[in-house]
Amino acid sequence: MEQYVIKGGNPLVGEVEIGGAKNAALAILAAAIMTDETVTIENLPNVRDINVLLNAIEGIGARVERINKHKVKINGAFINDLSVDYEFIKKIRASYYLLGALLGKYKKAEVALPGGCDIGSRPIDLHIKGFRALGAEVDIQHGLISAHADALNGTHIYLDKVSVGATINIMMAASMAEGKTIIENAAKEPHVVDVANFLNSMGANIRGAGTDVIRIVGVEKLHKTEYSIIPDQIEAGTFMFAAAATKGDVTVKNVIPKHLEATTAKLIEAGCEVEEFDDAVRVVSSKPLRHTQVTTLAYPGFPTDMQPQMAVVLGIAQGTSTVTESIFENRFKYVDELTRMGADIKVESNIAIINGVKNYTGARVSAPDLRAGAALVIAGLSAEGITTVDDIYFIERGYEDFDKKLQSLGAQIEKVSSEKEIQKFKLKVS
Ligand SMILES: CC(=O)N[C@H]1[C@@H](OP(=O)(O)OP(=O)(O)OC[C@H]2O[C@@H](n3ccc(=O)[nH]c3=O)[C@H](O)[C@@H]2O)O[C@H](CO)[C@@H](O)[C@@H]1O
Ligand SMILES: C=C(OP(=O)(O)O)C(=O)O
Repeated sequence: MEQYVIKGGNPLVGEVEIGGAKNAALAILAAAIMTDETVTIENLPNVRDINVLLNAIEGIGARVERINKHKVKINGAFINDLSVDYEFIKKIRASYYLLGALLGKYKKAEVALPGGCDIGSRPIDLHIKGFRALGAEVDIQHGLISAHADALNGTHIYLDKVSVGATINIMMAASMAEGKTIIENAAKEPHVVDVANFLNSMGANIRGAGTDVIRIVGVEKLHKTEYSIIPDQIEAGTFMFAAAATKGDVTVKNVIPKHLEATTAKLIEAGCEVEEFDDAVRVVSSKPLRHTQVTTLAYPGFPTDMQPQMAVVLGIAQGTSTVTESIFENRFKYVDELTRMGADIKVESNIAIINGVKNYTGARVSAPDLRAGAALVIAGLSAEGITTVDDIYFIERGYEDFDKKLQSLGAQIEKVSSEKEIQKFKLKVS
């Protein structure tokens, strides 16, 4: 089993390139099978979730040609199976997008209930409500969601809760329904907009993505396109927090600064300087970090996928901070691990009360999920001594070359797979 071993204490300095957004790419890959023509997708992140989904897409008969690490061609004309197996997708959440894509195109789909990180109960009732409102019959039996319809008909759907997944899934199915669909209380995340732009480039008619009312006029057919995925705001934010925690000076390149506004605002409150350029942001952390309050919210609020990374920064800020998690009830699993590194954090219901300590001390910790794992790496980079992070396969779900990118900023981090390699690393850095 692979681990990261880290010698903390080096400020991160330099420039880092951000890849394509995992959570946009997953939906876009699923939507790509909605045409029988060839779709080319660029700026694809080379991470585990993407490769799992590409295998699932190949598994139902679509042709997938990997042009290079970040570019793929997909042709959905050869799909011969409308049932997506549990084996392919048990590890990823976004498998549910195949439901909307197949239902829209073929009016029939069967997909195993999705996996993904264990960060809360993660129901999919709103997706199902949307498909039913479009006229589909939806059943869950033996771990499979089956949906079918003679025809999908445009309708008015109000989402009781803001949901990224439900918004995108309904948008995909409605793109090939008859007539007009209106989604109210839609999610406004940048990846919702990216998926709408992608579908529109295939001939769909979607207006209003990025606001809370999305209007879709169904079309009979979608066509080929070439599309480049937006930069990953969560990967970008993770490097921004790593700069903050290590007292560094990092320019994060290939980003859309507007998508990072909530992160930027909180870093400034915590005492960092953040400079914005057209497609880059620079974070300088030269003053003592200060306490602040953070609440996770749907976009444009502070993203839940950045909550653990922010908490790690506040764990070494002066004073008492609070972090309120309002999206997923089980996203504080990193707290026990961070406590082993010297943090002083108490969780009461959905609020973490963080009393800043002077610094973390290296320890052996385990990544409980993707973002919590990245946060523990940040803690290790700022800590005194050696930290080993176990279960890094979670981190590899969503970060491409995380260790190499950090090394390029001066971090002492290595991926190892044995005790012997850990000892070798310790000798090297001592
Ligand atoms: C693959 C992907 O893109 N994952 C992201 C997506 O997850 P995901 O799409 O699963 O998250 P949602 O936006 O749907 O969830 C938001 C909230 O709505 C609730 N809910 C959701 C659907 C539903 O049918 N019923 C319901 O009650 C959820 O439990 C949660 O409390 O958005 C989350 C919120 O930004 C991110 O943390 C995840 O990284
Ligand atoms: C929680 C995440 O992913 P998923 O929804 O796929 O579990 C994430 O990207 O932070």
